[in-house]
Amino acid sequence: MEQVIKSLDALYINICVTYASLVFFYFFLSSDGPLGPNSPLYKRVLFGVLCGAVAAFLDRDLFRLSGTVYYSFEMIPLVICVFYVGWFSVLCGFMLKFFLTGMFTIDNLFVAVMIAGICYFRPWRDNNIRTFAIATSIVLVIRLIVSAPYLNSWAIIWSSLGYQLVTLFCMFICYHGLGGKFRYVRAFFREKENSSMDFLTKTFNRMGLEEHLKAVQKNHSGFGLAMLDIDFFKKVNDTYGHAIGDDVLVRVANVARMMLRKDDVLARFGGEEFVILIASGNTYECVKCCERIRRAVESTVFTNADGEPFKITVSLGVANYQPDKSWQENIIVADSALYQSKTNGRNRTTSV
Ligand SMILES: Nc1nc2c(ncn2[C@@H]2O[C@H](COP(=O)(O)OP(=O)(O)OP(=O)(O)O)[C@@H](O)[C@H]2O)c(=O)[nH]1
Repeated sequence: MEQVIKSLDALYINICVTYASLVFFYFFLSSDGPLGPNSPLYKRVLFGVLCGAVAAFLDRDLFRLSGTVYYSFEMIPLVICVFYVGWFSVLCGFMLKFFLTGMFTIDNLFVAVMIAGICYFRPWRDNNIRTFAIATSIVLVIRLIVSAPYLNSWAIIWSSLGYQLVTLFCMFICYHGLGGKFRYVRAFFREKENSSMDFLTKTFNRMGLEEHLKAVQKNHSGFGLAMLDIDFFKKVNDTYGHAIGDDVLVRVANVARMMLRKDDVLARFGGEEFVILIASGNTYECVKCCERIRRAVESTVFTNADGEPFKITVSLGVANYQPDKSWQENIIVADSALYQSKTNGRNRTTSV
């Protein structure tokens, strides 16, 4: 039986491996948004599997108190996984560790009970340092209780306490390290979203539109480009004031959004003008989509500051996107169609 802490070198390597792998994979899986309990399923599975693999790796360096009772760092990646990515991810991780480390062992039963206990409190919903401290303290206390019958000399007691403290230290380093990355990634994506969104209508702005145009152009799939302009919007502002004008912009954006499909993109191009990327290369489909929006706006009742109703209309111009032209040139084509709608009496859709 070992009565001293496993060599410090081994513990140091274990801490480094745990920290580096968790942080690396966290960043890797956060390429298009912070990894978390609502991330796509494959990402949660991947992160869980990684945590399970790290747990199995950490299970090599054991501080043995008896044949079946020992300490290792195995709980660290699994606990971190619960806190940051949730129950499903840790279930995947546990399953991998289960198969890699002898399946129905007392240790795996013990780990399963502790992970299930932590999951019961759903810490991923309110991930904070207090909950983490409580969860880790409970894990350590249970470990000490389970190992109590073997703590029969001061040397073993000190070694056990020392091991628990090193584990605790490592847990907190990983928790803090990942927390820092989590905040950084979240702030980055929030900032990115803000810079590509229109503050008033919560549609994309020009920058967001440009990004989408580049992305859809890469896919080489045909799509329609529509321009939408509110008719006589200056009159709305002049008659009801700018606040109501803003309200009209927001509601038109909402109505248009409701009429679009998941893959379509709505962006405010400036003033009272919107651009719509319609995920269809078929002109008839695109015109149908524009007409749906036009009719929906036409039947929407707006209200002024005194609660009196008024109505507005929109004009649209639509063109098939030409990949050999720049997006600005494509916009000019759609804009010329919009111009025709305006000159032909407004409240209509024209396609070119
Ligand atoms: N309330 C509000 N008004 C805006 C905003 N951006 C632009 N406008 C106003 O939108 C109006 C656009 O007017 P025009 O370009 O003359 O167009 P219009 O009155 O809609 O006429 P047509 O397009 O020819 O039907 C101007 O009065 C701008 O001040 C905004 O963010 N909020």
